[in-house]
Amino acid sequence: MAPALLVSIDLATYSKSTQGLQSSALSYIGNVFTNVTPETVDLALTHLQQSVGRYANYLGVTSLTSIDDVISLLDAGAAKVFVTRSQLDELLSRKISQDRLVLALPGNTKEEIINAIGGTQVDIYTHQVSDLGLVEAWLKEYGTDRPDVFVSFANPDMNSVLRLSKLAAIPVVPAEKLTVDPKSETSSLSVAKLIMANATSDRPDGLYTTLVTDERGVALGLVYSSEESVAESLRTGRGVYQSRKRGLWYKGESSGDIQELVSISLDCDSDCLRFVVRQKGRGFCHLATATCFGEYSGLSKLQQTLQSRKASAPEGSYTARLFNDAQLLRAKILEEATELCDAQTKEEIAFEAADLFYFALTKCISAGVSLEDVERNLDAKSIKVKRRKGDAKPAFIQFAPAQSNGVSEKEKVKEAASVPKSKSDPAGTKDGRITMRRYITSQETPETITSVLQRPSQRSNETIVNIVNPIIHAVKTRGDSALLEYTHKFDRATSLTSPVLRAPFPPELMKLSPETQHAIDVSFSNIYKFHAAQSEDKPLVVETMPGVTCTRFSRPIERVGLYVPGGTAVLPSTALMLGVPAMVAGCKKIVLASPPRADGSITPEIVYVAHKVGAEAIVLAGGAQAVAALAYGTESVSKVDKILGPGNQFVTAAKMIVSNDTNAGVSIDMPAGPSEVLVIADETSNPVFVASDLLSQAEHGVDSQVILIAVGLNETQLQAIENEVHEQAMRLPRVDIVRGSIEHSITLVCETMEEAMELSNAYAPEHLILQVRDAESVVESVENAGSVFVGEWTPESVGDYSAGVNHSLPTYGYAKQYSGVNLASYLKHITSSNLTKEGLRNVGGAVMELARVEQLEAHRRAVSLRLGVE
Ligand SMILES: NC(=O)c1ccc[n+]([C@@H]2O[C@H](COP(=O)([O-])OP(=O)(O)OC[C@H]3O[C@@H](n4cnc5c(N)ncnc54)[C@H](O)[C@@H]3O)[C@@H](O)[C@H]2O)c1
Ligand SMILES: N[C@H](CO)Cc1c[nH]c[nH+]1
Ligand SMILES: [Zn+2]
Repeated sequence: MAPALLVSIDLATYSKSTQGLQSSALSYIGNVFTNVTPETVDLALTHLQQSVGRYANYLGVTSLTSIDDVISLLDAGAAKVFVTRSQLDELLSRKISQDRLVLALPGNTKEEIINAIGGTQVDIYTHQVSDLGLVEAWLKEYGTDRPDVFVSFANPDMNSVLRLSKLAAIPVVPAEKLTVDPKSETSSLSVAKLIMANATSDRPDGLYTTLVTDERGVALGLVYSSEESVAESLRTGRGVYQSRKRGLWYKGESSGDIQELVSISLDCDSDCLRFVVRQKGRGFCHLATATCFGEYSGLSKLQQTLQSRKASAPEGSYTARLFNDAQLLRAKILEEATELCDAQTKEEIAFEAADLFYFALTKCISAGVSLEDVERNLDAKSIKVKRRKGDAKPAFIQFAPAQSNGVSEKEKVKEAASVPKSKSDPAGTKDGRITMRRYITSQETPETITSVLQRPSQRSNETIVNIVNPIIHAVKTRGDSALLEYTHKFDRATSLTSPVLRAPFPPELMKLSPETQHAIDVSFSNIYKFHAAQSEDKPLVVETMPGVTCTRFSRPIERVGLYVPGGTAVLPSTALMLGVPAMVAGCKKIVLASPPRADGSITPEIVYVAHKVGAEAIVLAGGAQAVAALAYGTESVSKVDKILGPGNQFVTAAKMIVSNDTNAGVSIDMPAGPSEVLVIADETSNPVFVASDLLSQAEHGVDSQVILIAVGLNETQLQAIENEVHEQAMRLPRVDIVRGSIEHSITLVCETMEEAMELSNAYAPEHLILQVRDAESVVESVENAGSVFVGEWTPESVGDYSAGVNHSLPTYGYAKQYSGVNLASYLKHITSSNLTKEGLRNVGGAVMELARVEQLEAHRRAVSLRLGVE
């Protein structure tokens, strides 16, 4: 909407002027006109910075002001800039919207004015007009289709300004000529009079309908105004209205619930005034509610609550905690932002966005920033002309393609946000090179070393559990239909109608190239050999005393469920690692589960492995839903006794939850999460090999971590490895993932092998690679590791696929207490005792005495009655 009046000010002198309309009142009518010269551009930019979002600025510029300066002024928030003809053409050719430009013309001859209006559709500004008749004539000629016309006078007076307003041109009046005090000297123009001259009243009492709103536009109530009440409002800077019964009404005078005036404007057809106010006290309504339509709702209500909590939060309230714990608030904002990114359905998105708004507003309120400030900022941004490209910051780029079926966005964003970077270096890089951060252990405290060795932060348990629990419950109670729903949602396999593929598997579903089939067969055979060798050929039998024989024998776990990950990469090798030992152990029922591809099919390599290990079925599902189906069974998935296999945080959490449910009757192998490797290198190691091993695990996912411990390497040797890491990484198809994982990967430089092993044992890596002199002798010092790779000819990837060892290994440091998957993972050990009469005589005394100590008489008698003793 066009402004009713422009107040022209001289930037250089205005703030010091005591004449005319003061700056406190400027914003009440909301439109300021300023002349800008090359000398005052900076002043104008500062003025815009302070006022943009509070009122509209119209800037006239001289022909000497450069085009770039004009663009800067527009970009800084000027509503419109008044330019010369040549500037106008140039700016339009640069695609600046004509709505933001006004053609400025001297307009004292009819020809000049007619030419200008006839030739353009942009708004016109003509200044120093002395002949009002001229303006009247051209406005009549061009009627309502003309562009808006702004006119400044050589000598404005109330009559000419009013006449001009009625002609629907926009008067430009110097601030010193205006006053908000109707009783001031007569030569000043009353702002109230100028505003009200344009207003119309359709009421018999001649009052003006007035809508009162807060700064966010929320209606507080309806009142009436007169020219006198508007003048009083402008003079006092308060909400003043005209009561139909009591005359002038200074809102809040008796109740104390006063209003600060923010602005006064007219609606589109000038028959309704709008007062924007800052309401103080209990609210606007006489019933002491925020508005005459009841209390606030939505964001306004949230803001009200947070502001009152900030003033006096109940001790122990969650909001009070957030106000006092910046770290917690930061973590919650990051968490909610990523949950919003992960949300899929309308309900989820609304739910997560509401959470994010809550925490974001808490941050604002704690810093004294209001919703109004935020909205002013949004408005200011909306009129910028130089748009930023809008690309994500480098740290977040690697996460851009939404991974609906695997990697946790939250986790990645947390990581990205937690590592301080220089402005120009994307994640995982330094000076543009893919580089691991380097620490010299002798120069750091043990605390620093422990902290840099931390695995990339995981989603809080609570959050993951909150996501996973409902999934488990749904599958447990609704079976197949819930299982399919989640597969449609997370794996996009919307055409899938049955969640299980049963053996015998059709040959067309496991067609492989001869090379792939051969590779699987070779790996199968090696894994088989190594795991078969782990079996005990006969039970363990020990006679502990004459006639007392103790035996231990093993039995296979009857039904096993094997989880094969398929989120960021499909891993048929994991099917081998889990399936072959199950087969060797003699498990009667082997069921695989793996997320299907988007078309509902399963990778032929996995089907082939399932066939080779004698699996009875493949569950076409991933994540927590697959784990729940295996644990509880569904109409088509048969329940298992143990679930094995690695996976992301949802899989790991679901495994933990079902194994804790005594009704499920299911156990698990171990927590096996994002892949990790620790390489120990000394001066004998080959930088090419070292780098290749580090990268082989870094490429698994951005949540992987790789560590290099360099023993006694000098700068040249360290740089040789770093060069290799960069060069090799740049040639990898998954270089973006590598950048992500390298960002939280480090090199530790230490002096001795002893120190290196101490660090490694404390870290307890999933994979430990020893590329050092006499590597075999170092194995003795290994206390904690999932699997060890000895010497320069043993890359970790041989263990991942084909050497024979298992690659399903404990991560997160769990190598301190868990073994990787092995034959025993599929077996139970049962013990038996077998005593002769003599044996019972030999051991019976001890039994009876201990039963007596424990006061368990029946235990004691089970022996004494047999032996016929008391
Ligand atoms: N430690 C080991 O022995 C070992 C071995 C192989 C792989 N790994 C690791 O296993 C992991 C495999 O993870 P992955 O993600 O690639 O595959 P995955 O199969 O473990 O997870 C994919 C599933 O996660 C679920 N999911 C994804 N986003 C979800 C969300 N927002 N809410 C609920 N569920 C969601 C979906 O159901 C999807 O099917 C990797 O970190 C890899 O490094 C570890
Ligand atoms: N290195 C992974 C275990 O952390 C296993 C794997 C499968 N494929 C390739 N690698
Ligand atoms: Zn691997």
